[in-house]
Amino acid sequence: MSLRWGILGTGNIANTFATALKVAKKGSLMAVGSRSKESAVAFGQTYGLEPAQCHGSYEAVLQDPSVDIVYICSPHPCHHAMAIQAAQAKKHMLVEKPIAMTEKQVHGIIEACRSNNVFLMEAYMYRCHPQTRLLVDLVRAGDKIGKVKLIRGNFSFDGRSLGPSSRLWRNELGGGAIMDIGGYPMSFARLIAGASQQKGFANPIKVKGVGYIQPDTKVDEWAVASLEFEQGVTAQLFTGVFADSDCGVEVIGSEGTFKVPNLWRPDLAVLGPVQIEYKSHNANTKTEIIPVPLEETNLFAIEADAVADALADKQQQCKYMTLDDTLGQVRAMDQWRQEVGLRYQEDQD
Ligand SMILES: NC(=O)C1=CN([C@@H]2O[C@H](COP(=O)(O)OP(=O)(O)OC[C@H]3O[C@@H](n4cnc5c(N)ncnc54)[C@H](OP(=O)(O)O)[C@@H]3O)[C@@H](O)[C@H]2O)C=CC1
Ligand SMILES: O=C1OC[C@@H](O)[C@H](O)[C@H]1O
Repeated sequence: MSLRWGILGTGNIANTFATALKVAKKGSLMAVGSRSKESAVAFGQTYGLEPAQCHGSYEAVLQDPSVDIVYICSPHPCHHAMAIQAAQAKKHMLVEKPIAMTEKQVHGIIEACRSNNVFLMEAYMYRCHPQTRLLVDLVRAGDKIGKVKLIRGNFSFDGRSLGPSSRLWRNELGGGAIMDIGGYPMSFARLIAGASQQKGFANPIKVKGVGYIQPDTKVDEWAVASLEFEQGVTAQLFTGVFADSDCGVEVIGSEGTFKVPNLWRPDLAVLGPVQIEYKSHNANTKTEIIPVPLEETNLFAIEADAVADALADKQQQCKYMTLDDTLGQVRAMDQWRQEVGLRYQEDQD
C-alpha cells in the first residue's frame, strides 16, 4: 500500500517530513498546502511537486482527490480546526504533537475522526522507532530491570535565538517548553509505566509540577514534573527552551537501570548513539551495550510507514500512539500546565 500524502504547512517540520517521504517505502508526497501560493510552490519545487500540486490554501488540499492522508504541521493552536476540517473532508491524518491545546479539543478531534471513519494519530514519532520498541520489550520482559521504580526523561534545547516572532515564544501560538517538548518526556513516562504493568500505556494518578513563566511572553521557559503511577512507579520530567542539556532518558528498576542517550531523535547521530545501555545493580558487572537493529534510519519515514501499515491493516489508529493514549496524554499535560499556572486562550473555550 502506498499512501498519497498532502502536507498542510510549509515550516520547519514540514520540510523534515517531506524529505522523509522521499525514502519512505509506503508513501509519497502528492500535494502541499500553505496560507500563500508562493510558499506552497517554493516548498513543492524543493520536493519535486508540480505547481498544480501546490495549493494556496489548506482547504484546497482537503479537496484534492489525489490525497489520501494529510500531515498537519501548523503551530499547535491551529491543529484543532484543521483536524476537524480534514475529518469532514474524509482525509486520514497524522497531526503533529501536541495534537491540540486542551482535553476538550482532543475529544472534538477524536469524535470528528470516528464519525467520519478516518485514521488519526498524534505524531510522537519516537514511539514508532525500533529503539523505543526494544526498550518497551526489555521493560515488559522484566528480567534485567526487575520492578520499575523511577522513570526519568528530559527534553530541552536553547530556543532563545529563534527570537520573539517564533511560535516558541508566543502565547497565542501555544509557545513554551511544556507544549513544545515537555510532551516527549510525559509520553515516555506514560509508555514505560504502562510497559512495567504489561499495558500499552499508563496514566499518572498524581501530577505535581513547577516551572518558570516569563512575565513578558507568558510562556514557560522551563518546567519540571513529578508523576506517580499505580504500583509505586514514579517519574521525574524536565523540559526547557533556554539551554541545551542532556536529553537522555533512564529507567531505574529494582535490579538494574536502562539508559538511552538519544531516544527522541535517533535519526540525528550528533545527539548520541542509538543504543540502550544496561547496568545491573550488582556492583561487579559492567555496563552492557544493547544494540538496536535498524533497517531504516530516517525517523519520520519510519513513522510514515507505521501509519501506512496501520491503514493497510484497516485500523483507524496506530498501535504506537493510540487514541486512548493521546487522551491520557492531554489530561496529564493539562494537569502539568495547571500546576505551573500556564494558560492559553483555549483554556477559556
Ligand atoms: N515531531 C517533531 O520532531 C516536531 C514537531 N513539531 C510540531 O510541528 C508543529 C509545527 O512546528 P514547526 O514546523 O517548528 O513550526 P514553524 O513555525 O516552522 O511552521 C509552522 C507552519 O505552520 C503554518 N501556519 C499556519 N498558521 C500559522 C500561524 N498562525 N502562524 C504561523 N504559522 C502558521 C505556516 O505554514 P504556511 O505559511 O505555509 O501556511 C508555518 O510555516 C508544532 O505543533 C510542533 O510542535 C515541530 C518540530 C519538530
Ligand atoms: O518536537 C519538537 O522537537 C524538536 C524541537 O526543536 C521542536 O521545537 C519541537 O517542536
